[in-house]
Amino acid sequence: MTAGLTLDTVTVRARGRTLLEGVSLRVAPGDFVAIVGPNGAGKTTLLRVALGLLRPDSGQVRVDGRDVSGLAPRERAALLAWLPQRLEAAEPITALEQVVAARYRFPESRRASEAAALRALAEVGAQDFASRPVTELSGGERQRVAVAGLLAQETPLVLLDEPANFLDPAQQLELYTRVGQLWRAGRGLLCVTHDVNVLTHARAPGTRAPRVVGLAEGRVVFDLDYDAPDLGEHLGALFGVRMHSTSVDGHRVFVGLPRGGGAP
Ligand SMILES: Nc1ncnc2c1ncn2[C@@H]1O[C@H](COP(=O)(O)OP(=O)(O)OP(=O)(O)O)[C@@H](O)[C@H]1O
Repeated sequence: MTAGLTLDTVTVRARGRTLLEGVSLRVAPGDFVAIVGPNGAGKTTLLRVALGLLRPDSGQVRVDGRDVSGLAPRERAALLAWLPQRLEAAEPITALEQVVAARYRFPESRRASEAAALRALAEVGAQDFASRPVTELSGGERQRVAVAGLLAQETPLVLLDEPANFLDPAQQLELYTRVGQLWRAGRGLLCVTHDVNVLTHARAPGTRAPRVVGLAEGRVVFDLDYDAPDLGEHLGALFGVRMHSTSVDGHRVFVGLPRGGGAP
C-alpha cells in the first residue's frame, strides 16, 4: 500500500549534531499518530522532514508513494496540510484572506474559494473573525483561523505541531474533538503534542485508540496504542517522571508525579 506518509530510516544532521536518527514511521489514511517527547527531542524536525521542508541526510520520505522532495508545491498542497507551532502573522490580511490562501491549489473561482473558506471558518466557530486582520486576533483566535485553513485545504494527510497552543481548556477540547472528526472521516493525522491527555478528546466512544510514538534524542523509543497498559510506564521513562494512569468518566488520563514520591 502506497497511500499515506512513510518515513523510512530517516536521519537528519545539522551543525555536527544528529537531530533524527533512523526514524521509521508510517501514517496511513485513517491513522492518528501522536508524537510525544521532551523539548528538543526532534518532534518539529520530524514534521519538517515529513513536509519536505528539510531533506534527510539519509533515508526516505514518501507521500502517496512519491518522494516528498519531488512534489511540486501544488501537488504537495493537495496531499499535506500542516499547522506550524508558531503562527506568525506579519501581514494584516483578514482571516478570510488567510483561509482563502489555503485553497490556492484548487482550480476554482474567487467566489467558490471564499464560500469554502467561510464554511471552514464557521466550522471552527470563527466566522465572526472573517473580516478582521489576523494581526489583531488573540493567539487562540488566530489558532482557530489556522485550523479553518487546514479544513479548507481538504488534504488526505494533516500534520499538526502542538495545535492546542494558545487555546483555553474549552477550546482545546473542541479542537481535539474536531481533529477526531477528521480522523474518523479517513484523514491520516500526525500530531505533535506535549499533553497526551488531549488525545482522549479525539476519540469517540467505542472507536480505536490513537497511536502514541515516543521520541527521545531523535530516536523512536516506543510506538504504542493509547490504550496500551504499559504506556504510562513508557511516558514516565521518556519525561523522567512517574506517570500515573487513571480513568475519569471513561477517559484514560495520565498524571506526572515526581519520581520517588508516595502513592497519590
Ligand atoms: N537547523 C538547525 N540547526 C541546528 N540545530 C537545530 C536546527 N533545527 C533544530 N535544531 C536543534 O534540534 C533539536 C530538536 O529540535 P526540534 O525543534 O525538532 O525539537 P522539538 O522536539 O520540537 O522541541 P520542542 O518540544 O521544544 O518544540 C533542538 O536541540 C534544536 O535546537
